[in-house]
Amino acid sequence: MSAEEPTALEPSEGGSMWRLYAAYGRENTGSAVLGTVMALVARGTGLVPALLLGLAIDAVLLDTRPFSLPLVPDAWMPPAAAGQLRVTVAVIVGATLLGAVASYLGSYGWNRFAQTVQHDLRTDAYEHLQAQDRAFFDSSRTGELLAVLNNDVNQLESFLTDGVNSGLRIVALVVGVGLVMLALNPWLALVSLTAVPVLVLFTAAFVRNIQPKYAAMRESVGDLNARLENNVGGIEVIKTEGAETYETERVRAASQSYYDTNWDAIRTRITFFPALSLISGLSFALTFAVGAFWVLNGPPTPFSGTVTAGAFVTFMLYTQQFIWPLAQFGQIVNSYQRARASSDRVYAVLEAEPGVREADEPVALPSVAGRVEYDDVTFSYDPEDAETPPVLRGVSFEVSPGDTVGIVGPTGSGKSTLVKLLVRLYDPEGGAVRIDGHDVRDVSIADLRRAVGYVAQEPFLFYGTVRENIAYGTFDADDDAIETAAHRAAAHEFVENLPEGYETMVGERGVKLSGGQRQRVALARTFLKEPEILVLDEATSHVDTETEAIIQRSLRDLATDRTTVAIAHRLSTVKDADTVMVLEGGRVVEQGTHRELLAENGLYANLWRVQAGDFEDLPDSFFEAAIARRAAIEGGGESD
Ligand SMILES: Nc1ncnc2c1ncn2[C@@H]1O[C@H](COP(=O)(O)OP(=O)(O)OP(=O)(O)O)[C@@H](O)[C@H]1O
Repeated sequence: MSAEEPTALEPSEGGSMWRLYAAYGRENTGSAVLGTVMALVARGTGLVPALLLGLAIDAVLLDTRPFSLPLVPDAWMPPAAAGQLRVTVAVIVGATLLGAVASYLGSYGWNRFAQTVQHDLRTDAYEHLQAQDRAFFDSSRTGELLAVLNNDVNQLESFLTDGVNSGLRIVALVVGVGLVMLALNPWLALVSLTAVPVLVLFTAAFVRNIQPKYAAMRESVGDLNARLENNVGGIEVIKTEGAETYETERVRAASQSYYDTNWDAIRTRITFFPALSLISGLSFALTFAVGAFWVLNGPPTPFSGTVTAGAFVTFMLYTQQFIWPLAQFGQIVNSYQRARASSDRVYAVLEAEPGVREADEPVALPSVAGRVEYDDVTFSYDPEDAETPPVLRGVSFEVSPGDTVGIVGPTGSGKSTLVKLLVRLYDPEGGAVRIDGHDVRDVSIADLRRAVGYVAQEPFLFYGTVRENIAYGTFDADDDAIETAAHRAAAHEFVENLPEGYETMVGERGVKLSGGQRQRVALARTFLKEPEILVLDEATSHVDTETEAIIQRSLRDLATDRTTVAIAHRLSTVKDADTVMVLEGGRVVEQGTHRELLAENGLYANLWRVQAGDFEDLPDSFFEAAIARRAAIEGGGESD
């Protein structure tokens, strides 16, 4: 899919990020409150040492004012200097200890809150994603969906821990320091605080400047990842085509583009901190110059009042304390913007409505007789595309319980699509598919999927053992049942010969097994499930003739007394079916038993001749139709 094509995942700007946090953090509000209160306490205690130092300098060392502490009666204060110094040290140590505990509890509360939000949000988003229908996944990019569940959810978490938490600390610090300084000496406080608006304006300008650079960087890292992912996936083609140099060059180009955009952002970023140092240094120097002059000579014009040596030291320490946290402000704004964009993408997943949905009052089907009925079924993958004809058009047929129907037809005629409607991977646009007289859209989805065993054309195995893959869906099956199923799918012998037997890891997507072996493991899965209705989408397409014969025998056994819908390219596999349906261009063009269809001497009879290698007897019209069909399929147009 090209980057320009619309995807199923359109970011939704409808929901507020804060609502997301509130919804997923609801059960953990206690942690957030603990985090907030403790962060404030930690900052509050951080103000104490500088204040005490100033007091000790004035009251103990210089003896210019009485030793008294706010909220503590003066009568409790020791009269001698030594005692006063001991109190000073004790209060500083006490405040530092309290600050350490509060800081731990603050981080504990916020991290706990953020991790719970992350965990619940990811699980919930996954559940929503899983509930989407096939059409949603058809038009989504895998990397994009994974990025929502990983990066975007992480982004929302990191804004909570780093953004909100640091933001709170900064506000507490700046407000606390500002208030104490204003109380000590409003004029000198104004001198120190002039740095605040300068820092805020400077940071805002920095954020505005670096934003587009970060965006370019993210785009180039996305391109680089996509290239790497593609190349690792296509490594076999790269090697067999001898395209290593070509691919190395393409990776080099993508990496270079990442290098360039990253370097551009780095250049801006590394000027930020030295510039901040400069502003804070200037502010420090200004406060020092004004304060020192004031201590020595009294208030410089236009100021009034006194500044003691102790208050001066307190001021200098505070000025240093609040500049650096302000520097984090830029990161917080940045993290906020990223979290906002992430929340839009997470909302897109949470708000996506699947087209295939459970009925409001689903019909329970605890047991199924197995009558299958297609009634005038029409289906398009993209109903809005008026130019492409529907993939299925007015398809009607019935299968009695226990019967086998074979579906044959040229490639692209709609065979796989037809059976996918039975398990509701998609819903028809017109008409209905019924099981035992119930429209499948009215039946409980869980009951429907339990009743129908579906072996796909390209069976998918999960990363895990052979045993786990066979028992997938029948999770409570015991070892005997699993082995019996493997026997019936002609898989037991090869599984026994694997290094670890049933415990052998099959690799990602089952890559360590051959196509035929994968197919037999998937068949064993269906044998184990014992469904009432069996859907086989070319279940023997990957196996050799001998194995096919063995599987066919097993399938006949499985199909006995079970409604079976079997798609086959090799017509011999449906020769004994009760009915064979021939599809062409999404329509049923012939229908009957093998013998009847041969006698009819139409498309089926011709396909049969092809497979028998009997080309001489094929009429020219067959070749003309085949060529026209190929042209239509490859050109994406109508096939008849
Ligand atoms: N997910 C999809 N999105 C859009 N179009 C699709 C999708 N799957 C199949 N099609 C189109 O629908 C048509 C029928 O495909 P389908 O897989 O049902 O054919 P088939 O008869 O099973 O073919 P084959 O014998 O090659 O497996 C084809 O033109 C195909 O390109």
